Amino acid sequence: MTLSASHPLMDGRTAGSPLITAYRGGAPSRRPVWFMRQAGRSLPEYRALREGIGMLDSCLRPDLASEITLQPVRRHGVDAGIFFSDIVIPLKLAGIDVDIVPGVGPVLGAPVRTAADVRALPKLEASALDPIREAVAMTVEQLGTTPLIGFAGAPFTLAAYMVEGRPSRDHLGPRTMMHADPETWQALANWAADASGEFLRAQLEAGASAGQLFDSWAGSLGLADYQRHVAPASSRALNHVRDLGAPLVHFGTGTSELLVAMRDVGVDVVGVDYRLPLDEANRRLGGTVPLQGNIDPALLPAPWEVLEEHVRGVLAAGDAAPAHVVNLGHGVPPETDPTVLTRVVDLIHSIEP
Ligand SMILES: Cc1c2[nH]c(c1CCC(=O)O)Cc1[nH]c(c(CCC(=O)O)c1C)Cc1[nH]c(c(CCC(=O)O)c1C)Cc1[nH]c(c(C)c1CCC(=O)O)C2
Repeated sequence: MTLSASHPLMDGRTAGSPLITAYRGGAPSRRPVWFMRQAGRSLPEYRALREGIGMLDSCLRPDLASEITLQPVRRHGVDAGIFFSDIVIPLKLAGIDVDIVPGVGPVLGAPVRTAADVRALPKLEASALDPIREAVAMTVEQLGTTPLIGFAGAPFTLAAYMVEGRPSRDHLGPRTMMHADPETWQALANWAADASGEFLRAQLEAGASAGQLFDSWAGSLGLADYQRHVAPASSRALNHVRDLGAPLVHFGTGTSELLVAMRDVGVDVVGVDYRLPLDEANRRLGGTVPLQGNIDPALLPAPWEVLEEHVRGVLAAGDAAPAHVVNLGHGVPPETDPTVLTRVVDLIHSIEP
C-alpha cells in the first residue's frame, strides 16, 4: 500500500464508511447507494454550470469538475461521489484529437485501425494528469467522510471508440481486429490499459477511496473472445493500481455471461446491469464477491408505487450477496426527475441494512 498517511482511506475519514465497508464484504451501518451518471444532465445545477462550456473542457477545469462531482452528493445524500470526468480524458490528455459531441458521444479526429496507427499513439505523460489530481484533491477536501470513487474505461470499451472513431452499436471494428490482426489489437488494448491505469492511479493517489473499471460495451463479446482478447488487458489496467489497496469494482452492460470472467481479472466487487437479478448473479459468482446494482433505469419515471416495489425487490435480491451496494443497472437517463432519485436514496436508507 503506497497511499499517503493523509489519504481519506488511511486517515480514518472513509475506511469505515458504509460504501467501503460493503466493498470490503463487511456489514455497513446502512445500505450504501450511489448512481452511475449521478452528476450530469438530470441536474439543473449541472446544466447551469456547464452553460457554454464543452464537456471535456469542464472535465479539465479542476474547480468545475470538483463542483459538478459534489452537486449530486449534496442534493441526494448518496453514499459516494463519482469523480466527474470521462473515459476518453486519458486520450485527450495524451494529445489525441477527441471530443464529446452532445447527443452522440466520443468522436475521434482519426480512427485507430492499422499497426502504424497504433505505433503512432502518443504516450500519456504523468504531468498531463495534474488537472485530474488537483480536481480530486479539491473534491475529497469537501467530501469529508463520504468516499470518492475514481474510475477509468476498460481497454475494450476505450478501444471500441478508438477503432470505430465514434460510438457504434455492434463494435464490429474492434471485434474484427482482435481476430484479423491480433497483434495490432493486443498493442492497442495494452496502450488503452496503460492510459486508463495511469488515469485511475492519479485519482486514487490524489484521494479517491475506491476505483471502478467501466467496460460498458463488453456485452457485445462472447465469453471466449472476452477471456482471450480482452480480460488480460483489463487485468493489466488494474495492475497499475493494485498495490494501493483500494477496493476495485468492475462493471459492464449485457455482461450476464461474463460475470465470472470479469471477477477473475482481479476485482473486489462486481457491478451488475439491470438484466440479471442480483441473487442469480450471486449464484453465478458462487457468493465470492460483494455486488453492486441494479435498479432498472427504465423504472425511474414509473409511478412511485411501481418503482418502490422494484427497489425493494433489488434490495431483497441483494441480500443473497456477501454485501450489496445499490446502484442503477446503467447510468441515470438525462431526462430523469432528480427528486425521484433523492426519494429512492431516502427509501433505501430507511430500510434495515
Ligand atoms: C461509455 C462511457 C463514456 N463515458 C463513461 C462511460 C462509461 C459509463 C457508461 O457506460 O455510461 C464514463 C463517465 N462519463 C461521465 C462520468 C461521470 C461520473 C458519473 O456521474 O457517473 C463517467 C463515469 C460523465 C459524462 N460523460 C458524458 C456526459 C454527458 C455530457 C453532457 O452533459 O452533455 C457526462 C455527464 C458524455 C459521454 N461520454 C461517453 C458517452 C457515451 C457520453 C454520452 C454522450 C451524450 O449522450 O451526449 C463515453
